[in-house]
Amino acid sequence: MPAAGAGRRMGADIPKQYLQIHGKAVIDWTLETLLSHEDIETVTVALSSQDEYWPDTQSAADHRIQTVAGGRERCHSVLNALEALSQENDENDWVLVHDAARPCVRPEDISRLVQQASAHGGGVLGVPVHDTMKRTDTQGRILETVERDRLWHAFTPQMFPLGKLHDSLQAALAAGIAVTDEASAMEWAGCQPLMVEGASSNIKITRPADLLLAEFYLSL
Ligand SMILES: Nc1ccn([C@@H]2O[C@H](COP(=O)(O)OP(=O)(O)OP(=O)(O)O)[C@@H](O)[C@H]2O)c(=O)n1
Ligand SMILES: C[C@](O)(CO)[C@H](O)COP(=O)(O)O
Repeated sequence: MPAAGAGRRMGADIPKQYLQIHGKAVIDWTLETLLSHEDIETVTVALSSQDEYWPDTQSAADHRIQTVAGGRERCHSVLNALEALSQENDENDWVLVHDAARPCVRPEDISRLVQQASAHGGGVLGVPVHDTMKRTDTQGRILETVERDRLWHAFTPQMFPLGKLHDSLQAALAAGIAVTDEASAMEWAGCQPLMVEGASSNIKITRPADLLLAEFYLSL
């Protein structure tokens, strides 16, 4: 679970994964959902070397959690976690990578991802695009309308065999590929992950307005 970000776009005094929602840190909401899922045994959390908040979380005392050092970008944090997992697990074991900043993920969507991705060699939770999509120039002037048929928002968890994901991510980064999610490394390696539709409420807390939305979703 990548949790080593600074949360710059949130503009808060602390990293967004430690902001409180209904009295509980974002990261604790996310970890509680993951660790209460029947298909998830342990979680490896990538933390910033400057992180001073983790020890005060509810999750820090959970023996099912190990922590590793995060990296410069999300992909480096994920690779560090995969390297730690590779020391203790079989390369054919399944791994799910999920953002600490996505606390609203639903257990039933994780179950659907596990069921469908395990039969397909890997998969990603997401939702189809429902709006007309535009690409603009740097001044915001519309250049084109992007064909939205079969266009998806990729979320997390993203689920792949541990060894294949580790090796593909390591090779993609070594080749200078811009890797913003695990599936893009697997695609670069020639795989065709499955998109698995989940709830649009599985938002990534990125900007202040997202926190209000997450508060609503987590009050349901
Ligand atoms: N070097 C990094 C950067 C991000 N993340 C994690 O990856 C997830 C998604 O990244 P993002 O939403 O971009 O988080 P931040 O990088 O913190 O946000 P910003 O870009 O606004 O600083 C978050 O859980 C974040 O903590 C990470 O583990 N290591
Ligand atoms: C991995 C991800 O959550 C997929 O939507 C997203 O790319 C991570 O956010 P970032 O801002 O790209 O780090």
